[in-house]
Amino acid sequence: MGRLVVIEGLDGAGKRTLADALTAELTRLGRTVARRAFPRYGEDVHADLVRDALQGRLGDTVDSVYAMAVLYALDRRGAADSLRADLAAHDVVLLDRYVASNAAYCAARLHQDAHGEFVGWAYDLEIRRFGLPVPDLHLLLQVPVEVAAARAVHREAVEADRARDSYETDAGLQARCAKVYQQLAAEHWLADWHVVDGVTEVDFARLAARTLGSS
Ligand SMILES: Cc1cn([C@H]2C[C@H](O)[C@@H](COP(=O)(O)OP(=O)(O)O)O2)c(=O)[nH]c1=O
Repeated sequence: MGRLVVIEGLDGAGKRTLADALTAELTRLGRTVARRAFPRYGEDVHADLVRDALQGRLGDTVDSVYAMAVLYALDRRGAADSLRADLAAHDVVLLDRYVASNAAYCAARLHQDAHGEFVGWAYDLEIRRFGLPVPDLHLLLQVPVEVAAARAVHREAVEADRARDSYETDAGLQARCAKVYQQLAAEHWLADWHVVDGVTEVDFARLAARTLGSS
C-alpha cells in the first residue's frame, strides 16, 4: 500500500511546482508516484459546478459555504475508488489539495477557525460518512499571503485559462485561510503535517525522505 501525501497551501503558493519537483526526486530514488489534483475540473460534474460558482457563473445560487463544501466533497468521493487503486499500485500518491482544503477554506469563509463547528463537520462528512482514505502526511506549502497573491496574479497573466476566481481575489479570505492552515498543521489534524517554507530553497532529498516516512 502506497503513502497518501497531500500538498496544501494558499492559491498561488506553488503547490504544482512543489509536486513536480518532489515527483522528480522520488522518481530519481526509484519510487513510483501517482498524481491527482482536486477539484477535478473537466472530469466531474460536482467539480465543474464548483468552478462555475467560483467564477460567478451561477449568480448567487450556490453562494452557500455548506453547498460548496458538499460539491467539493462529492468530487472527492467520485475519485475514491481510483484513489484506492492508485494507492495499491504506487509507492506514493501525491495529491494537490484534499479534505484539508475544504476544512481551511470553508472555515475561513465562515470566519471560523480550526476549532469551529465547520472543521468537525467536514471531517464527519468526508472521512466518516464518505469513507475517503485518510492521508499519511500533509505538506503545508507556506508562503506569506502577499507572495501567494502575487504569484496567482502572475499565473493569471501567463496562463490564458487560469483567471483568478472569487476565492483568489479575496485577500481577507486568503489571510484567514492561512491562519486555519497553521492551526491544522500545529494540531496535526487528520494526519501528520510538515510545513515547507515556500520562499527559501527546498531541500528535496529531505522532503522525499519525509514523504516516504523515513525521517
Ligand atoms: C479541493 C478544494 C478546494 N477549495 C478551494 C480552494 C481554491 O481557492 C479553489 C479552487 O482550487 P484550486 O486548487 O485553486 O484549483 P485550480 O488551481 O485548478 O483553479 O477551491 C475548497 O474550498 N475546498 C476543497 O475541497
